Amino acid sequence: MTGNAATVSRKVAALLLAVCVDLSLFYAAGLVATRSEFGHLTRLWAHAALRGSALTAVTLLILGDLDPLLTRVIAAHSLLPAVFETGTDALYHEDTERGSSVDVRSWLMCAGASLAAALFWEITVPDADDAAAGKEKKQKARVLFVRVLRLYRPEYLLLLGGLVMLTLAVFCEMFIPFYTGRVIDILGTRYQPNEFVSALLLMGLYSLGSSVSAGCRGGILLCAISSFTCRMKVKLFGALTKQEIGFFETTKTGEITSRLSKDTTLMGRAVCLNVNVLLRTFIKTLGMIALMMSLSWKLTFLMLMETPVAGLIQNVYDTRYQRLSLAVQDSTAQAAEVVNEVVSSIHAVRSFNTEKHEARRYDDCLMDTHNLKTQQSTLRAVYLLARRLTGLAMQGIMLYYGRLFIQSGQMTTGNLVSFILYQSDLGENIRTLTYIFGDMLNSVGAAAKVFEYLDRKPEVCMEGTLKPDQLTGNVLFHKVNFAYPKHPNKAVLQDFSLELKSGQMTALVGQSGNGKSTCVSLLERLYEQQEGEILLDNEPLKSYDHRFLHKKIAVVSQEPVLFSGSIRDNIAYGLAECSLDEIQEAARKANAHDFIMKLEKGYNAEVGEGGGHLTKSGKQQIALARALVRQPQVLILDEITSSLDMDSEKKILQTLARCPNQTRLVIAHKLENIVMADQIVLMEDSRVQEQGTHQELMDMQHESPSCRLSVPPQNGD
Ligand SMILES: Nc1ncnc2c1ncn2[C@@H]1O[C@H](COP(=O)(O)OP(=O)(O)OP(=O)(O)O)[C@@H](O)[C@H]1O
Repeated sequence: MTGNAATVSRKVAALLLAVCVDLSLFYAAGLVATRSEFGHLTRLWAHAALRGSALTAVTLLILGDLDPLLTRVIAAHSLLPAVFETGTDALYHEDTERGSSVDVRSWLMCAGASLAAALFWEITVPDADDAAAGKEKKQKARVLFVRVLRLYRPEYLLLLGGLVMLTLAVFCEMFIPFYTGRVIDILGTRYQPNEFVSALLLMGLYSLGSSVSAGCRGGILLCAISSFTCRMKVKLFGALTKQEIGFFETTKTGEITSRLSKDTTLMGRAVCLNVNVLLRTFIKTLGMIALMMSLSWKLTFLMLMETPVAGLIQNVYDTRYQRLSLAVQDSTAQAAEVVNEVVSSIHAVRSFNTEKHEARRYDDCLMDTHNLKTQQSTLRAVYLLARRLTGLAMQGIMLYYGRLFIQSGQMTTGNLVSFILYQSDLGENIRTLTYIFGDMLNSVGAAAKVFEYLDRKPEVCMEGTLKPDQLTGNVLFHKVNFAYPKHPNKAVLQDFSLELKSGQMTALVGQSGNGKSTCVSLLERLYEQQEGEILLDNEPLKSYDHRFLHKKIAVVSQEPVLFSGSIRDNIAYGLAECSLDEIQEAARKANAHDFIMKLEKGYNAEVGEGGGHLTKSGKQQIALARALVRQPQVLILDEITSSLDMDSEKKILQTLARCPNQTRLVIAHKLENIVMADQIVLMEDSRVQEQGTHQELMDMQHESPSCRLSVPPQNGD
């Protein structure tokens, strides 16, 4: 016998033995009941304990262990009669004697109910291996949910108003079916005009109250959501702008904008609206159950038996439908990808004559989507059918018992009508509750994404506080190692050491890609070096106040960025107080004043988007003026002279030469521009290869012809 077959036969044997033992105990209990001295409930609970122990013993004996599903079935099956009897006794002081009737139908009913309950639990609540992961996920979702609610604090007053309106609306809604039933009763029995009019009036009042409060509730909540979303967007935007440059290089722009626009909205809407729907449905469900109980508790219990079945159907449907929806999304994206690919490589498609092949590929993708959508529609049809059938079956059962209760005088026709009206609403409410709870946990996913950015600590910290009154401007790179976040394994600077002295001009030269601009980026603190230190006046750069540092270190880059606005705005960019005189002074130094004055509006002339109205040289001069107006202690020019005309270039270099107290770093390709530098630094293979004055390097070249720097001879050399 194979292992599988042995397991199956052991399970069948355990089942048969358990059924026999349980049925024997069930009939024995009936026998004891007639002769027992004990109270009805005591006997029932003792019997439940005995059945539970016997079934557990049988299962353990034959199967060796008890899995959670079996434990739940045994517990539900043994305890059901005792719980039912105790409940009805406590609530209604009635003894149904259901638990003691020795009828195999009672036994079958209990067994069926406990099996259905255990199955419902099994499908809706994850168990075994999934339990830990599922539990953790739910726990996380709960924490996020509470955090979103806390963030709603400034809107609490609005939310409170919404809650009051919601309760009012639900309260009014609940009484409408009740008064509908009353009107029918009044019409059906002896007609009393006063009672009829007052019932009608109350029904109208409740309907009006429900509509007005529902409208107010919607308006107030939308207002709260809009204010919350706006606040979140500003908060998230603030957090984003503080992130280091590496973050923007490694994160897709689409992802950032999607979080800013979509996820913040989803987070506000989903949580607030879901809570609204959840509360409304929950309060309504409880209220309706209470009203239905008052109409007929027996019919209510009967109707509630549909709940696990409806919940089960809904849960199975939601899980499968979501899975199919994801598959449809993927397959649609694949089809779009094919189109993208073909359109962007249409030349290749045409020259290889693969139009038909590509059309077939597209057709295949569309067919996949079509098949998935058909599955989705079939699932929906089956779900609707199952839902209608259970609803119809339940209505049939209720009408049957309702008729019996009316005949026996336990309820009136109006009560039955009210009951049926409640029942159809209740089914919908229970489905909403099952759906909304899952959806609420899912929607918190959007909040998780927003919080991920909100909580992200920038890798380049901006919390330095140092703002000395005097800054000399000595810069020291000490054994710096650096790789860009995008390529963490590719070292751009290795063991890089360099000193930039105050009052001196240093020229950084080397082949393209050797890391010259990277040094500038590190000085600007756009990135953080992985190892080593960068000191400014013997203090690490990161200890300086962010604002202070960027006023004291100014950079003019190869491709300067200008913002739409006037020339004046662009020069004074980021400075709260900056007079026109200061601006003009800086523009003169940058050799920009003359060309600005020739413009029709002078300093108020618009530069256009990205400085589009200016020439490349003009843009560069404005950018230089913007750097100079800050009176920086460290001035960095990253290959700016390449786009300047000869005249400007000469004048700017003369200006630079007249800054005896500033630290100047020039990255240049035109060699005549570096001859005047106090020190020339050659970078190669991510480190400093040679350095010295022009003369020293020339001497070195004479002594050792392998010297890599081809320093141009000075005039007359
Ligand atoms: N943001 C970035 N992310 C990843 N790699 C980068 C980044 N910027 C530059 N690099 C790489 O780092 C290396 C050094 O670049 P860097 O711009 O510092 O060199 P450079 O000497 O200034 O060259 P150039 O004279 O062409 O500007 C190059 O290989 C470059 O491809």
